[in-house]
Amino acid sequence: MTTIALVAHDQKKDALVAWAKSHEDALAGHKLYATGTTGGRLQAETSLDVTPLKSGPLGGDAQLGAMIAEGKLKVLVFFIDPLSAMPHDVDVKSLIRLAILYDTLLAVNEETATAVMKGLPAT
Ligand SMILES: O=C(CO)COP(=O)(O)O
Repeated sequence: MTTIALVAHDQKKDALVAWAKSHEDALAGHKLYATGTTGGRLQAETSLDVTPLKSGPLGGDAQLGAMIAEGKLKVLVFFIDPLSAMPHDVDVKSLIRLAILYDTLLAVNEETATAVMKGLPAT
């Protein structure tokens, strides 16, 4: 079982939920975390067992960064909105920086997320 975090900015949440639905069987075999609002959507619209953290702008991105630093997160699926300014841009940058630093599997768009899932052991 791999620990996977699912995160999406507001303009990308529909896409992440749709992607999660189409990979529901594969995701179900893993331990799933999400930032707060993303997690709420996933709980409401999929049958996945997702542990929600704080909302991204309120510290959820920072919580995921801490998990990475502690070796507790293997995969980060983060559908980033490239067209909107974020009040918590520093948190987003920090999370991505830590994912790079700790060699975390990092998917920031759908095609990459699909490729990452194909490369994971099933459970
Ligand atoms: O802002 C986010 C990531 O930077 C996502 O947070 P939410 O899932 O709480 O919207």
